[in-house]
Amino acid sequence: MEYRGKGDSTSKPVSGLSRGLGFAARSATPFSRREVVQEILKSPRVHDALSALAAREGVELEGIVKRAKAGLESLVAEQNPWFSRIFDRVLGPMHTSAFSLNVDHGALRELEALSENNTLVFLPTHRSYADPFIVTKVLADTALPRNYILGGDNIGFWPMGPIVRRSGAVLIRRSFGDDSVYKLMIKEYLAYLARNGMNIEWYMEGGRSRTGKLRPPMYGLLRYLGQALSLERSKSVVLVPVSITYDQLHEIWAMAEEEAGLKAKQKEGISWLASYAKMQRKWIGTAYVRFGEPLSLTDALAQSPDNNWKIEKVAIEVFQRINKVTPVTGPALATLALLAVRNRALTLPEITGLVHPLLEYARQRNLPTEVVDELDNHSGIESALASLVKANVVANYAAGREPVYNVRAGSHNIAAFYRNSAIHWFVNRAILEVILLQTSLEHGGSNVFDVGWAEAHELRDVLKFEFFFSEKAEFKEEMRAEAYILSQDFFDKVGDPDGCRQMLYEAPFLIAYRVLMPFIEAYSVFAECLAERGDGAVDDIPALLRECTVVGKQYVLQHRIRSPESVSQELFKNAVKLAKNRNLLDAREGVGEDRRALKSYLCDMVKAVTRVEQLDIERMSEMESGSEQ
Ligand SMILES: CCCCCCCCCCCCCCCC(=O)SCCNC(=O)CCNC(=O)[C@H](O)C(C)(C)COP(=O)(O)OP(=O)(O)OC[C@H]1O[C@@H](n2cnc3c(N)ncnc32)[C@H](O)[C@@H]1OP(=O)(O)O
Repeated sequence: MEYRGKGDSTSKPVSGLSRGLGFAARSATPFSRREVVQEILKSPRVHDALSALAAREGVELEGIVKRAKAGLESLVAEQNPWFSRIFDRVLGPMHTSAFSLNVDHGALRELEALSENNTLVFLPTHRSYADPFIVTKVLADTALPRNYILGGDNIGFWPMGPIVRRSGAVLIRRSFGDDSVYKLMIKEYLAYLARNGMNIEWYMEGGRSRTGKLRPPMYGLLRYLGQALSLERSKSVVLVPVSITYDQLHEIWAMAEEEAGLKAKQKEGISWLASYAKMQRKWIGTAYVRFGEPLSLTDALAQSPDNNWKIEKVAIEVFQRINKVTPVTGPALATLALLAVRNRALTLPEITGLVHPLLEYARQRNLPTEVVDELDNHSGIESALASLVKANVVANYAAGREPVYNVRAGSHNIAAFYRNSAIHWFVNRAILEVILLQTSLEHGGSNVFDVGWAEAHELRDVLKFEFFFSEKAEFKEEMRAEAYILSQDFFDKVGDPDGCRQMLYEAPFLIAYRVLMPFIEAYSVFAECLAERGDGAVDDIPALLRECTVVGKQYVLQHRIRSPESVSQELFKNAVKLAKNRNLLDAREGVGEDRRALKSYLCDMVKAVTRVEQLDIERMSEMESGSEQ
């Protein structure tokens, strides 16, 4: 599947001059940007909606129409063959030359067929500025038309803005609060694109992930598209989940510094672009592009149109489908092994000993492991490590008796980013280990099974803003399957605390502390800062987040928390979502008590996860001493 695409989007000839230069476009917008603006504004429906807005806001219709026109002019894109060519041939390579591509071509063939009778909306993961260029390059080698890509207007600077707006990029404000006129124009433009059968693309995470795993989705554009579909008849709209997983990324270093609060994000601009392009010249690995099972938005909404809850479910389903096709990569497994050992350096056989059981587990579960087959042997693991050493993520000390590897000081967040691309595959297993050990210790032989389920659901509920869990009934089935993988005799042994411990002791690997600890620790720092606010309202969320960062840094220095990657704005923000979901942010009687309860639950969870780690250390040292004798 490995190939280096040409990035050529030509197929249907356009003008003679363009043809002479080899220029063409497959889905050039039939009208200019100005004509599209006019067409939308002259629609009686839009006129009525704008009149209603003018009446509601008590202002002249003329002023509202002006705002609508200005909004639309900033939004509407065209697919001019000349500019599309610059996008593909100049901007594209500036972003993508760092990667080889590994693409699921079978899925692309199916999408080509699907595109004939449906409008496709591509919803890729967002890890790099290269993402939209990679998707464009991949689609260019198919019969699929070029997408209209919705992106933040932070990339509207000269010359980027003028080029991308004429090659299909729809630049939107990052946030538009209660600007009803702008929202209406977004909906109408989406309706226009769907009506004309244009394929669309946007990045639901609303920005590049800073942790390497999926961010919670933003729902606005999906909601507006849903509303646009209810406005008129258009082709059926099908959502296409897209996973782009990188072996490694150059820009991760800057993101990690921003995330740890060490550096402000550099504003996108011409000098930023120059340095970014320079960095991207160096090849760094493969980008894997996978397509999840398409999902009909038209069908989903037909059952309950304009329903917020429905939109949320659809978005989460898209993310679950992305997770299902996201491959396990070499760097993900290597960092999963190295981050487990509190910065102790490991020999190659030790790393192999940690990676192989994970590979075996992944194969047992039929996970997408096709890109890590080379890790079956020492040399494959060695080359995965070598690429991490080259990128300064891992240190290799080779002057002693045998080479040893550890995560470089200061590179934990980077290593965690790569580990997190595959972490979702191990979350249920991690929950099983923690709950099994905890309930067997705390509840002896009695009722371990029922208590265990309840505890597993509780932990799932705490982590639901980090991971996209299946619905409760399905989650239970998944946990059952995990239990059988842990031990064929699970349900015979689970009633007996010794049996529970024995199952864990004899498992090929334990993973809970490698997967869950950063999240539980970050949430416990947050819960502590929240609890200190007693019964009062939390009005200043940014101040709370800053406090979490500084307290977290102190705890890392004191080794009171073990994972430096726990000090993450992204994780603290998800903890805010949890607190909001549990009504812990507003002032009310008893809220202080509830906040303290969350803090105490998370402290207990840190201890429970640590117990799994201790058990793992114990059994590994026994195995080592056994093999030495
Ligand atoms: C330097 C350059 C290099 C790279 C050069 C590349 C150039 C090559 C191509 C260019 C393109 C690139 C693309 C890059 C990738 C990005 O740029 S990513 C950043 C931009 N993309 C996005 O933000 C997309 C996702 N964002 C959204 O969907 C956001 O919701 C919006 C539409 C931006 C609005 O955000 P907001 O103003 O914060 O509002 P929000 O709270 O989300 O609420 C909006 C609506 O959603 C509803 N909503 C909120 N929560 C929910 C919920 N749970 N359930 C249902 N509805 C909900 C709200 O009720 C509200 O509805 P209304 O009340 O308006 O009816």
